[in-house]
Amino acid sequence: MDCASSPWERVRQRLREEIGEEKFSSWFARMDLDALTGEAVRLSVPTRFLKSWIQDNYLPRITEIWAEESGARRRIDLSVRNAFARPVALKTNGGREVVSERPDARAPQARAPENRSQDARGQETSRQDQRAQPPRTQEQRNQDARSAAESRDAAALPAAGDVSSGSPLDPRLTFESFVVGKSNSLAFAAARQVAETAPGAAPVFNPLYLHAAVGLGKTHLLQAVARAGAAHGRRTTYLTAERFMYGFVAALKTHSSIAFKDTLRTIDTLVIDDLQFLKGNNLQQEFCHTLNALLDGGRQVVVAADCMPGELEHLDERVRSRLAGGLVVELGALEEDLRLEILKSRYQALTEQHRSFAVPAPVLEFLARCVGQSGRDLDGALNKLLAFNQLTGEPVTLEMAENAVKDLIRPTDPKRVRVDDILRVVAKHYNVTRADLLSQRRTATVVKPRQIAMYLAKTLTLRSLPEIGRRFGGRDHTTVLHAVRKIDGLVATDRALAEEIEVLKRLVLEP
Ligand SMILES: Nc1ncnc2c1ncn2[C@@H]1O[C@H](COP(=O)(O)OP(=O)(O)OP(=O)(O)O)[C@@H](O)[C@H]1O
Repeated sequence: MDCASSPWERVRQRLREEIGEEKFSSWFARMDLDALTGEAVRLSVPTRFLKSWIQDNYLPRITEIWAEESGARRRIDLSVRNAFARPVALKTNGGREVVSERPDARAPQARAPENRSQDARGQETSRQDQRAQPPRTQEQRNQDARSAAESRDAAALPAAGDVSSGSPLDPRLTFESFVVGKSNSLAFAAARQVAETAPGAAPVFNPLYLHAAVGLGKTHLLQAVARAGAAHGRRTTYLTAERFMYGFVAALKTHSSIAFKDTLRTIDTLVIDDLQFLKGNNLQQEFCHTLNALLDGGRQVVVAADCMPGELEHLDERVRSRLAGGLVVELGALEEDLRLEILKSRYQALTEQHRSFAVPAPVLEFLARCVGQSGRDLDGALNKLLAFNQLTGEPVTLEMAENAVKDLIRPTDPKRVRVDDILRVVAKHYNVTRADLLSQRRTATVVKPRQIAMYLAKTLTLRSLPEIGRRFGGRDHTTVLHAVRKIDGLVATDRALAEEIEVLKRLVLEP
């Protein structure tokens, strides 16, 4: 297929023209088209911040432009690319393999059948092989952002009819591929028990609420619950909070909200991922009613979020207390043994596709010891070794690994970061005072360091947005979220800033 004339390419082109090159490259340069079905366009981005930002600000507009450019209205599904689901892409070019521009990009041969998604009832959606590349030409910079914003309101939301069939599942996220260790054994056991309870039997832990910092396996376990639950005959629906919201809004638009609610209430297990993204009063109320109806009707509810139920400050108190009333389990940081086992299982999966890829045991041990805390860091490290190995033909040795993954190495003795340390380091670096950072001053010399400090507080500590807001002079959590998203977007495009932030991180993390 000729990418230059594909609807996806034209959609990108129009977005670029409407919002300008700068914003386009902040928000959309790393957005990929993953699949196209009769009903949906599946797009992915590398981070949750990007996803949330695009979802909040651009999704209706993308839906609209897509309909205009392709002649068919489709639901836009936006997801965060999962490093596990996306092994490093090696594209064949005239018989030679070359690494793709982005380590998370996919090439056809990296997309074996197991990369296809399917929902809990076994419906399959083929992944489209085409992948659009951004045009290389210099684009006209300016745009009509205001008209884009206006037309967002008018844009259609996804059709409601298929929401109850759930968000797509990654077939690789199963109980079998989940590695169990001290930090996640309780969550694993509870999830498994929930999935294996016979349909009609009274739920044991209801709701089951899993929470953890990023990349520690929540989505993996939730998708495993959905898949195994369906295999045990339970009518199971897995929905991201966004999918729930869009489904409900679409149902309201088509006056089918009663049918939508009824459908949701007749299933055996409702699995909701990333609940922290549920927003909007009506939607919350709707979620609350659905939750109550399911729990009161003896149906199983499983929820994951990045914080405790009580910290979901944007949710109604009643919802929080119902969520807290079942079994609340935290998935802790992956301990070294567990990291090693995950690496081994990932390595084994990679060798099925790349038979010549050999990683000696001491290298895996080195990665387990030194690479960052999340499952995504481990995937990223192995993918880097693979890329280096395939590109240079250099065998994987300890020395090569140290070089290849140096940006993923964490300090040997990870210290617990305090917001105070961040304030001190950032204030010193930007030559402002701690009081400036906490003040209400809006001058540029203070605003940017303050936003960077908030970003560091979110990425280096386990504190919630409201907590960070309180530590920054009693600010609202939305201010913190704005700062975090802004810096996250800038880091993606501004290399100098990205490096500056790396330096600050190191200064904060220095023992
Ligand atoms: N115990 C584990 N066993 C196997 N893989 C794991 C485990 N924990 C995490 N992973 C892998 O790490 C990656 C990130 O995990 P996952 O997406 O489930 O994290 P998450 O907690 O949902 O993060 P986020 O809050 O960012 O959505 C995935 O590829 C997942 O398969």
